[in-house]
Amino acid sequence: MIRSCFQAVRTFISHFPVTLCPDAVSHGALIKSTRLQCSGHRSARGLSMSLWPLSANPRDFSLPNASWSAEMQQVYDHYNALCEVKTKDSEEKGPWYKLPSYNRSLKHAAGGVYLSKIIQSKSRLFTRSNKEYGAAFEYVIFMNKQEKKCVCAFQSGHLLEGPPGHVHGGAIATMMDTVTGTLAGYLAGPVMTANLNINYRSPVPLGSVVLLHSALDRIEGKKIFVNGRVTSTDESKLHTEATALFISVNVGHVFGI
Ligand SMILES: CCCCCCCC/C=C\CCCCCCCC(=O)SCCNC(=O)CCNC(=O)[C@H](O)C(C)(C)COP(=O)(O)OP(=O)(O)OC[C@H]1O[C@@H](n2cnc3c(N)ncnc32)[C@H](O)[C@@H]1OP(=O)(O)O
Repeated sequence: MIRSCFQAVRTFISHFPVTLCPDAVSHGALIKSTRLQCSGHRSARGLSMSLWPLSANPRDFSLPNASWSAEMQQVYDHYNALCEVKTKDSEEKGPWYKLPSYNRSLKHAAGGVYLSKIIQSKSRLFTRSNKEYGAAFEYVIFMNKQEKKCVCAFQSGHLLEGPPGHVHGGAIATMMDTVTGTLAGYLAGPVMTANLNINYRSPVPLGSVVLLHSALDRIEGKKIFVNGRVTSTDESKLHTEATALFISVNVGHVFGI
């Protein structure tokens, strides 16, 4: 046990900077698991759930579950159909990748599943800290690397209420930070939010499904400028607009050392 922990730490330290650079992420573990999910969510769910929690494969929180409304499932199916497909003889690269989503961002790094049991083992990613399906943040992010943009389908749960019957502005900000930050991290490696500027245009009904769209504006050295929007799933209604600045950081900064 102790030996395997040390091995995990060694693997992690030797891989972390590499796995968090976008190309390594997109061509490494991230895509490996994305291929699994894009090949059909029903079988992927069966596979990941049957092995979890004993396997090194962490639970992917962005796979469909019983709490998802028909609308949420419809959006998932739409983008999932546009994801890369692995055929018998070749790989057809679609423009979209479904990102897996774990309850600790550490788990995206090689060896991170083991390390997460050692380092602050009770810590959880804020948006994935509630285990009850559908109670809080249900979401899935699809990344389009070619166009440097992503789309997130978000279904708000009853624990996210702000004004009666509507989603709390802080919960919307959390999702905006998550989606814009995931895009920035995917394109530029480890980042932290320096600035997040939000305009709330119309309230989001609690329990509804909305889309969060995010796109890269520009990269200037360490600075990654990203924009974001929340709309209805048919994009006819604008709920929220945002701009965000992320700064590339080294791994030590992420861990506070
Ligand atoms: C990785 C790939 C993954 C892909 C797969 C997906 C995995 C997804 C997994 C899970 C998803 C989760 C996603 C969640 C995302 C959430 C992220 C957060 O919430 S982070 C927590 C909140 N943020 C903080 O706590 C930061 C606190 N602030 C700091 O640590 C520093 O201030 C920092 C890092 C932001 C900047 O510090 P410095 O020392 O590195 O940089 P300096 O030298 O100060 O600034 C660099 C440049 O940036 C400008 N700058 C800095 N802060 C600015 C600001 N607030 N506004 C405007 N400009 C600013 C400066 O003026 C400077 O510009 P000039 O180079 O001179 O042109």
